[in-house]
Amino acid sequence: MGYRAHMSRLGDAGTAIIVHELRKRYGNHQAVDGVSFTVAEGEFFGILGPNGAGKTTTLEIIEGLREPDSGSVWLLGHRPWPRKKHLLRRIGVQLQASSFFERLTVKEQLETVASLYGVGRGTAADMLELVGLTEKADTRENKLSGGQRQRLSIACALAHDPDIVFLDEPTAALDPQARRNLWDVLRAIRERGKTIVYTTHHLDEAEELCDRVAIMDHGQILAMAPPADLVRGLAAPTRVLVPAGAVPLERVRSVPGVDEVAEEAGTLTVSTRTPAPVLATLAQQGALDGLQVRSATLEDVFLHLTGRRYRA
Ligand SMILES: Nc1ncnc2c1ncn2[C@@H]1O[C@H](COP(=O)(O)OP(=O)(O)OP(=O)(O)O)[C@@H](O)[C@H]1O
Repeated sequence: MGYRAHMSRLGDAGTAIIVHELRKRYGNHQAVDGVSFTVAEGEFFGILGPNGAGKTTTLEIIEGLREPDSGSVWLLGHRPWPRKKHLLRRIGVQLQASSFFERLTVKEQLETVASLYGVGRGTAADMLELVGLTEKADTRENKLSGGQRQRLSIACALAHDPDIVFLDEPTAALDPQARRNLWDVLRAIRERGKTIVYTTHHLDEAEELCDRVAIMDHGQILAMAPPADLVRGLAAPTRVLVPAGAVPLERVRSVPGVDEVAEEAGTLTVSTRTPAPVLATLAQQGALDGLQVRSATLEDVFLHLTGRRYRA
């Protein structure tokens, strides 16, 4: 299908990326196997999946770093392969492994990247602020923590103020606190109206951040929608947890709509698709102390789609 046909099907401008039937094989391994999606301008789009799912290959083809075997990509209305200089100015790319200029401070790194794009120093300062590294401006890159280094590498991808930012596993290998700090940075970038396409193998994170996600496995997209829609579509039971002994097992079992009751490791877990009567019963029995309610997550969606547990 041509670009015009795609656009008329989408019926609107405001489309940042169109990917159609993308395929890429390495030897006899089909790394990307017929991937299609579109990303709207300003959207935060996540490509999720376990290691080896084909996320990086897909991203690199869109960025114009790799040639697909077949299929088409339009990036801001242009074909990214072969590489086009004018497109490079409009996209920011953070690769999985970042390399920096040796012995330069944070500020110097950023100003150097900015000057390569012919951008003034003001933008560099602005990006340092955006990623929360202003205080580290005069620190050498090799003295930064893992999380700070990731933020610097994101700032470098943003140094020329691109319209679309590609981030390949920006939170991999970060401890939970650094990961959460980075979420704020990603949200701030999004608030600037940038289109973000990012890959992750952390499903909880994607659920938190993305407008829409594509779940990939074995080179294919298994599902694509806003995270909440995917979870809702699963119609999985809600689990209500209370300390064991808070309420007699039989009393809970007799509540209408209860699928399963299990007692394990000091916790009573009630699975139900209609939590209201369960909660009412617990309230009547004065058993609400220590109550937890857990809904399905993207991990359950993955399990449902693939039949196997997701190991991040
Ligand atoms: N240059 C290459 N040559 C041969 N095989 C490759 C190459 N790059 C990737 N692969 C293989 O293709 C498959 C998809 O890799 P890809 O890096 O796209 O997946 P991914 O979902 O990004 O995984 P990860 O999170 O580990 O990066 C993997 O099995 C990988 O080993």
